Amino acid sequence: MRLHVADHPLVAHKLTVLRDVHTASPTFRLLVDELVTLLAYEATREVHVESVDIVTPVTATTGVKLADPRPLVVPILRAGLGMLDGMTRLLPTAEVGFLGMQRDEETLEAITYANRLPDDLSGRQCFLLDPMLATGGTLVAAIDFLLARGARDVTAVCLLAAPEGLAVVEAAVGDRADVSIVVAAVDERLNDKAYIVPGLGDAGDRLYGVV
Ligand SMILES: O=P(O)(O)OC[C@H]1O[C@H](OP(=O)(O)OP(=O)(O)O)[C@H](O)[C@@H]1O
Ligand SMILES: O=c1cc[nH]c(=O)[nH]1
Ligand SMILES: [Mg+2]
Repeated sequence: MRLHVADHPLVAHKLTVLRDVHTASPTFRLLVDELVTLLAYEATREVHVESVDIVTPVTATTGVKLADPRPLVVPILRAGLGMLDGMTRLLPTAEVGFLGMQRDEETLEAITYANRLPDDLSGRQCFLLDPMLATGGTLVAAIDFLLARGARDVTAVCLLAAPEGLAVVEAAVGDRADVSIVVAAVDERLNDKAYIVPGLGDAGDRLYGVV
């Protein structure tokens, strides 16, 4: 598993405002969107391209275009939905699949309530979107759905990750697939309710629930 932590003052600035308990939903949504676009630039660094011949107003030349099959982008509902527009802004031709997953706050088990993915993902580059990687249970379950359909190249784009969750994902994936995780920051730890510390609270609530 590869981990890329964005190291950029704009990312750090936006993340600080995002963490602030006084930042209300409208601003929170806007900042998530902006942050994802910055992370998407890193997450797509190895997106497959193929050469293409074009003619400029001056001469014929060779460039590149996104290769087939086109990438698949999968937001993990609810909170991951807030990251979709920021990602597809950079990958407008990507196909979009959906996973609806909710962590049981008692058992911390990830429960899947929606699954709309293409049947065959062999040869597809897949991008999972979820702002929070806490215990890692949700991301492991989501990666397993993709691998079961033949995917072997998965990049998760997250805003915050806990060290505990990263270790869980790494152990669960092993050498079954090429998995990368791109995050804005790796935080200190999980608290006794498995929330990320310092974190930003419940990302789904802050995006779509209580203001
Ligand atoms: O790493 P884990 O311990 O599994 O926790 C992370 C998950 O928790 C949050 O979703 P939540 O269950 O709150 O659902 P929501 O997006 O509907 O709020 C978050 O968006 C992740 O999906
Ligand atoms: O800190 C956390 C942990 C899980 N889910 C969240 O939204 N936030
Ligand atoms: Mg939530």
